[in-house]
Amino acid sequence: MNEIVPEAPLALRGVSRRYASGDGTLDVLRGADLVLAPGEIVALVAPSGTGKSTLLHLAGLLEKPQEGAVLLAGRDAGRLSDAERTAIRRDSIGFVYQFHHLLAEFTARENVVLPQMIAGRSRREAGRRAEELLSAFGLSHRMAHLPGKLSGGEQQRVAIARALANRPRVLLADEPTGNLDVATADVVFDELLRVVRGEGLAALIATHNGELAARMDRIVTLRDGLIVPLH
Ligand SMILES: Nc1ncnc2c1ncn2[C@@H]1O[C@H](COP(=O)(O)OP(=O)(O)OP(=O)(O)O)[C@@H](O)[C@H]1O
Repeated sequence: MNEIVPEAPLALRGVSRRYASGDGTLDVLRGADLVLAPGEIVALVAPSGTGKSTLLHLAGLLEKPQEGAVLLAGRDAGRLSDAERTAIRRDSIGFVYQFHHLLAEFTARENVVLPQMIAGRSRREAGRRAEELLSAFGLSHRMAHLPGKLSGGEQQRVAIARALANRPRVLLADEPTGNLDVATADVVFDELLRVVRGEGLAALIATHNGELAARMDRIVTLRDGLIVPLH
């Protein structure tokens, strides 16, 4: 009997990305490969300037590779129309950045509700999901607060809840706790891992923090434009 192999939530196949630099080119990625298994949480730890953000932008369909393919749940993003790419970005990928980018004039709950309504969910369903997620991050008592009235750790928890709101297949995070003090980063990161594992999501998380990386399932780095295991 054939074993049923679940589709990888995210696969990068031989992706290259280069930028014009002065009168030459800078080869940031040179045929990088990475496959995330369902539910797998992978840390990306690499020195500054080696291409972590570039890699996350390609994985998140914010940029296109010059060579190679980005596959989300087996679908080759390079073969999609712009509208399909936008829909996948909205529905299948969650993004968390170092800075929260919450909408200042909306409450914590509204910040988590809005992306769901944009994706076509009813206000009621979106509200239920927002409350579920904000509660999972210990923010039941902060739902009606504006971001400016929340602590840095609380703001980042809301941003993570927002990224998970549409039940993406993959979470991409670029230094998600990089803007927090060490103790808060530690707690928020544990919560992020707990919720991501609870939802069975795959995640690719760039961090400079080796201790946080060690809590993930696997650690990779970038060397000469390739993704390799970190030893
Ligand atoms: N749009 C662009 N045009 C030209 N060069 C770029 C562009 N984006 C990135 N680069 C260059 O590509 C290299 C990799 O950048 P990238 O931001 O991916 O690195 P990083 O590993 O995320 O760094 P950091 O940890 O400092 O954020 C850098 O040398 C950067 O200057």
